[in-house]
Amino acid sequence: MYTVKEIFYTLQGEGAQAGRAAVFCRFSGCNLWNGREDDRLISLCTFCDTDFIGTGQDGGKFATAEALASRIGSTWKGEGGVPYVVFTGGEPLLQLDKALIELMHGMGFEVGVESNGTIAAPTGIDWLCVSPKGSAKLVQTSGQELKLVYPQLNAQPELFENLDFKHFYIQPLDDRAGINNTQVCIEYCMAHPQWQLSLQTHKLTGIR
Ligand SMILES: C[S@@+](CC[C@H](N)C(=O)[O-])C[C@H]1O[C@@H](n2cnc3c(N)ncnc32)[C@H](O)[C@@H]1O
Ligand SMILES: Nc1nc2[nH]cc(C(=O)O)c2c(=O)[nH]1
Ligand code: SF4
Ligand SMILES: [Mg+2]
Repeated sequence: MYTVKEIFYTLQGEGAQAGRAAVFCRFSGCNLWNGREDDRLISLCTFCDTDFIGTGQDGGKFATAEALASRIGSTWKGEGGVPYVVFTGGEPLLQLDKALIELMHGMGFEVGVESNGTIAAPTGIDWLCVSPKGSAKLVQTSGQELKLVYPQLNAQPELFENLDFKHFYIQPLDDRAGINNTQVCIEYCMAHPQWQLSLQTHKLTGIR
């Protein structure tokens, strides 16, 4: 049984795949925050910008990998190109398994994942983005991109710069001081060119 908050067709907004059409499958639930505002500040992750509680209008419970894969397939609206699904959440690695990945591959999809890195990833993911959270132990130390929300207490970029990733991104923390955070990130990337700036372009463009 998979519990899914929402499934929707959009453009990937962040990281190296920004601008690419994708079906987003947002799983419900996270291991670093229960999603309730009252508990945010006592959680391992305190700055989440996402509602991942329960099942939304475009989500639901899926009894089998086949049923979920089929819904993802029918949500893809592109012609030509390579179909792309991004599994996110919440924390997708609480639910994503090899069976679902293999079904998506069988349907011709490339599989992307957005994870907090606290759970080892199954094999077969085509594009794994790990986004470490300061107070949580990092378990998954390899992948295609490491995307660090910055600035973040207990998660200085230097802690991650030698890990096994192809791309290293700094993404401005979206909070009340959002504009200043962007400037701080720009300055960090200019001083440390191993890191590139990732903007949340879906927020800038007003898409989902
Ligand atoms: C909502 S999370 C879901 C996936 C996974 N739980 C994780 O944290 O990577 C998706 C992406 O949004 C980033 N993110 C969450 N809240 C943010 C915020 N307030 N500002 C900037 N990025 C944020 C996360 O770091 C992650 O890269
Ligand atoms: N367009 C768009 N791009 C995204 N990249 C990562 C997202 C996420 O919430 O995981 C996200 C999202 O929610 N929307
Ligand atoms: S780990 Fe990801 S989904 Fe969980 S609370 Fe943090 S940003 Fe949100
Ligand atoms: Mg998001």
